[in-house]
Amino acid sequence: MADDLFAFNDTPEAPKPEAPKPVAVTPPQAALAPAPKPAPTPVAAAPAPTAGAQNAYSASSIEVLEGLEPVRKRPGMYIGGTDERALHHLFAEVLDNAMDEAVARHAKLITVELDADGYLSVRDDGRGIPVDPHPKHPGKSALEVVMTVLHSGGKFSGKAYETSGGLHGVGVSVVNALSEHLDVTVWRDGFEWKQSFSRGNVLGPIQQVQPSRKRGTQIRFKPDDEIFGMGAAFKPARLFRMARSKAYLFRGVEIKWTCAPERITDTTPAQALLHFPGGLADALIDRIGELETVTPTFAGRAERQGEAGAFEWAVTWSPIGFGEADGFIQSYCNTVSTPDGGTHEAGFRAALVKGLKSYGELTNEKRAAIITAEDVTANAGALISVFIRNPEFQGQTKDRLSSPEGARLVEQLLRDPLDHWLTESPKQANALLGFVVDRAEDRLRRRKDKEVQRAAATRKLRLPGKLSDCSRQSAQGTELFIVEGDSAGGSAKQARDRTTQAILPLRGKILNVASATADKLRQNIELSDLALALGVQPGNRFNIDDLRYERIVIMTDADVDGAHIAALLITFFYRVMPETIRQGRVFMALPPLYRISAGPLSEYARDDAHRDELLATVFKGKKTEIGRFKGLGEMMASQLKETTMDPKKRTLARITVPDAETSVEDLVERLMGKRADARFQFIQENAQFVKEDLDV
Ligand SMILES: Nc1ncnc2c1ncn2[C@@H]1O[C@H](COP(=O)(O)OP(=O)(O)OP(=O)(O)O)[C@@H](O)[C@H]1O
Ligand SMILES: [Mg+2]
Ligand SMILES: [Mg+2]
Repeated sequence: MADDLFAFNDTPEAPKPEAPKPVAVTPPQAALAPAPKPAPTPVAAAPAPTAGAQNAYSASSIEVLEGLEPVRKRPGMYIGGTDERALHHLFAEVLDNAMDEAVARHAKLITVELDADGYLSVRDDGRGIPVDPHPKHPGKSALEVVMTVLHSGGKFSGKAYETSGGLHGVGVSVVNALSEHLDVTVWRDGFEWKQSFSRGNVLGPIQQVQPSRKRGTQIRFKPDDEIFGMGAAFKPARLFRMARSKAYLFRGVEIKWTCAPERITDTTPAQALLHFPGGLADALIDRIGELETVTPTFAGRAERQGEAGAFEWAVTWSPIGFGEADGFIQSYCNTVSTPDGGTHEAGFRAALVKGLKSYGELTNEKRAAIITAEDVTANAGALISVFIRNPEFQGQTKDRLSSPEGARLVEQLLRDPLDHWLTESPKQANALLGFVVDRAEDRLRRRKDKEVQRAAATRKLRLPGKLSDCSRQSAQGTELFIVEGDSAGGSAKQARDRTTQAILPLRGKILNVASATADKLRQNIELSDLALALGVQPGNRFNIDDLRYERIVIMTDADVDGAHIAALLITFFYRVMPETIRQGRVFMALPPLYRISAGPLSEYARDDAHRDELLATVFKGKKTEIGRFKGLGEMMASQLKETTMDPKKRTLARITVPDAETSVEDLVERLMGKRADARFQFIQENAQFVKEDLDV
C-alpha cells in the first residue's frame, strides 16, 4: 500500500529555516542585525555595488540541485565513485531491495539475468512496489515517487519491513538516475504495470499492461556510459558472487541466475539455481575446501526472543592462513555486505575473546589471560551475519555498520552457544585455546625482541638462536637448509655435514607473503629470522653479496602441507629478494616418498611414478616391501642424509623464473591460489621442470 511509503522530501527533514532569535552578541554592523530577509529572487549574476574581485562569487553562484540531479552530478556520494566497484553497487542496490522482500517473507524466488546487450534484470515474487497514487505527490504513483524522489521508501517506519538492508530510501532512485534506460515492471492488484525511465527522467506515465495474477517487481536497467565511461560493463563473475553470497545469507530464498553466454569470459556458469539450506556453515566449508583447520567449523544461528534480531556465524582457524590472507572476517548486516566491518565484527571479536578466556579460567589454563582479540582473529576465517532493526551504516554504500546495537546483539547471542561449544568438546576447545595462546606468546616475544633490538647500541651481526650454522666462514660451498618444524630440524642437524651445511627450522606458520604488507613482513618472526640467517636485508636494501651461503635449500615434507610451506617460501623469495632466484641460488630438496626393499637391495622413490618405474625395472620379479615416509621427521638421520642432503647422492631442484620476469606475479598467483592440490601439482611440475638444469 502506498501508505507504507513516506516521502521524506515533503517532511521537513532538513533543518527548518528558524525564526530569527535575539542575538546575544550584537554584530558590529547594524545592517547585519537579524531582520526578515527579502524573499529570495533569482539574481542574474548581478555584480554587487561594492566592487572587488570576489564579485563573481555571489548568491547566484549557489546552486540547488533538484530531483535526481545531485546523483548524476556527484555519483560518488551515492555509490562511492564511478569505477567498477561503483558500477556493481547498482546491482547491490536492486538486489538488496529484492532480498528485503524475501527476508520479510514476502518473496521466495529472485531471478537475476544479464542479457547479451548488457541489460541486467532483477525480479522477485514479493509484494510489488505500490502503484497507487501517492497521497503527497498528486498525479504520481508511489512507484514513480520511489524511482524519482530521493529519500522516499517504505523502510523508515518498520511497518512494512522489520529488518531491512534498505533504510535511506535512496538506492533504487540512484540506480534509476545512473541508468541510460530502466524499466520497472510490477505485478500486483490484479495487473501487470510498467513504467520506463531514462537517466532518471520518466519516459511516460505508468501503464497498466494487462491483467495478471502474479506478484512481484522487476527492475531491468543498463548503466549509463556517460557516468561509468564507454564500454563499462557488468562482470558476470562478480554479479554471480554477489548473488551467491545473498543466497548463503538467507535460507528462505532461491536465486535463479542466468547470464548470456557471450558475456562470460571465465568459469562463471550461464545458469544456476542458488539455494543453500546450510547457510553460512556451507559457505565457509565451501570456501576453505580441504584446508587443514585447528577445529571443525563452529557455526550456528541464534535469534533474540521477543523482538526482531538474529545472528548467524561460521568460523574456523587455520594455522597456515586461508590462501589470500592469514585470516578474514566477512560480515553482513541485514544481508548487506559490510567490507569495512563495524560494530558486529567488534562484538564478534569481543565475544570470542571473552568465551576463550573464561574457558581458560574454567580449565585452569593460566596463559589464557594474555590473549587479545588480535590473537583470536588473526588466523580465523569467519562469516558473520546479523539482522537488526534500523541499522546505521556509514554512507549509502553501507561499507561499515555503525549501530552500537550490532555489537550488543552479537555478544549477547554468541555467548551461550560459544560456551556450550567449548565445554562440549574439550579436545577441540583445548586445541583452539593452545593455538591462540601460542599466537599471543608469539606476539609478546616479538614485542620483546623489538625492544631488545632497539636497545642494542651497535648493530653487529645477530643470528637467530635456532639456526645451527655451519663452521666454514666463507659462503663458498655452503648451504642453508630451511626445514619445516623442530623434529625435521633435529633429523637434519644429525644428517648434515657440519662444515658446509646449516639448518634453520621454521616453526608454525609462515606469513602469507603474497598479500602481506611490508610492515607485516617485517614483523613476521619466522621470516625476519630467515633474513637474519641469510645475512641480508629484505626489500630495496638487499644486496646479493651479503648472502652468507652459496645455496638456499627449502626442505619440506613431500605432502600437501609441505608444498604449501614451500610455496610460501618461494613466494617470499620472489617477492622480497628476487635476486636470489634470478641468480639460481634457491633450491628445493626432493625427499623421497617411498623406500622399496627386497632382501639386501633397497632404493628410494621420489613419487608414485618413480616407484612404479623402480618396481618394473630394478625390482622386477622380486618380492618387495614398500614403506612410505610420512615426513622428514620420521626418517632416520642416515636415511635423510643419503636420500636428500648428501651432495654426492641427492637430487636438488633449482627454482627458476620460468619465462620473462613479467610472469612472476602470475606465478605467485598460481602458487598462492586457494586450491592446495593445484599448488602441490604446480610445485611438482616446476620441480621436475628444473631438474634438468641441475648441477648436482
Ligand atoms: N523489489 C521491491 N519490492 C517491493 N518494494 C520495493 C522493491 N524495491 C523497492 N521497493 C520499495 O521502494 C522503496 C525505495 O527503495 P530504495 O532502494 O530507493 O530505498 P530503500 O530500500 O528504502 O533504502 P536504501 O536507500 O537504503 O536502499 C523501498 O523502501 C520499498 O518500499
Ligand atoms: Mg534499497
Ligand atoms: Mg528512493
